Amino acid sequence: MTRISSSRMKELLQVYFVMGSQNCKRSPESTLTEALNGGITLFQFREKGPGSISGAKRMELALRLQQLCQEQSVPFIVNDDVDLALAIGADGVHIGQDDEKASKVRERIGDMILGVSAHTLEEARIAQEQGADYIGVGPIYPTSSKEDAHAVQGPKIIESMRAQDMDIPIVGIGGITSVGAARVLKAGADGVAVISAISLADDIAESVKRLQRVNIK
Ligand SMILES: Cc1ncc(COP(=O)(O)OP(=O)(O)O)c(N)n1
Ligand SMILES: Cc1nc(C(=O)O)sc1CCOP(=O)(O)O
Ligand SMILES: [Mg+2]
Repeated sequence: MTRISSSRMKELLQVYFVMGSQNCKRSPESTLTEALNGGITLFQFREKGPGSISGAKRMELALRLQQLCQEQSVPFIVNDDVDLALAIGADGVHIGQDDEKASKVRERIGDMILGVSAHTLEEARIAQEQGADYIGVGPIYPTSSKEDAHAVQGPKIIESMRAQDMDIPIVGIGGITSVGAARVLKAGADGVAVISAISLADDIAESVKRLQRVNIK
C-alpha cells in the first residue's frame, strides 16, 4: 500500500459524514445506509460523548458500519481510537490536538489515512509535517454536536490558511449545512464534514445530495 495522493484525498473529503449512535434519530445502521445511498464520500465513526456506547458493543457497531461502507466502497475512518482502527482494519484514523501525537500515529498506522484537527496555521503546519493526509478545521459555525468545541472561527480561518500557502487537503467542520457550505468551499476547503445536518435530517439521502450539489457548483 502507498500513502493516499493529495488529489484523491480532496475527492474523498467532498461530503464527509461523521457519526456515532449518539447522533442518530433512528438506528445508526439505517442512518448510515441512507447517507451512503445519498452519496457521502467518506465516513468517520465517532462514538463519543453523551449517549454513546462503549466496550464490545462499540466495536460490534464499528464492524457493522464498516461493512456498510465497504459495500459502497466508501473509506471508513475511526475517530480518536487508533487501537480500534488497527484491530478492525479501518481505512484511517482522525485525531485531534489532545489525542496521540500525529507523528506517533503515523508510525503506528503506516499508509492508512491520517486526519488531524487544526485550529491555527501553526497546528496545520505541524500536522502536515508529521504526516497528516488532511486537516479538519473548525468549528466553522456554532455546533451542538461537540461539547468541548473551540470558539467559532468562521470560513475565514480556511481562507487565511490558504493565503499562507497551506496546500494540504482541508475539510471544514462545525455547524455546516447546505446553506453555509458554499462559503466554506469558497474559502478554500476541499469539502465539508457534517454530523447533524445529515444524521438528524428527515430525509437523510436528500440532505447529502444537497451538500453534494453545493460541492459541484
Ligand atoms: C473531520 C474532523 N475534523 C475535526 C474533528 C474533531 O476532532 P477532535 O478535535 O479530536 O475532537 P473529537 O471529534 O475527538 O471530539 C473530527 N472529529 N473530524
Ligand atoms: C466533531 C466536531 N469537531 C469540531 C471541530 O471544531 O473540530 S465541530 C464538531 C461537531 C460537528 O457537528 P455538526 O456538524 O453537527 O455541527
Ligand atoms: Mg479527537
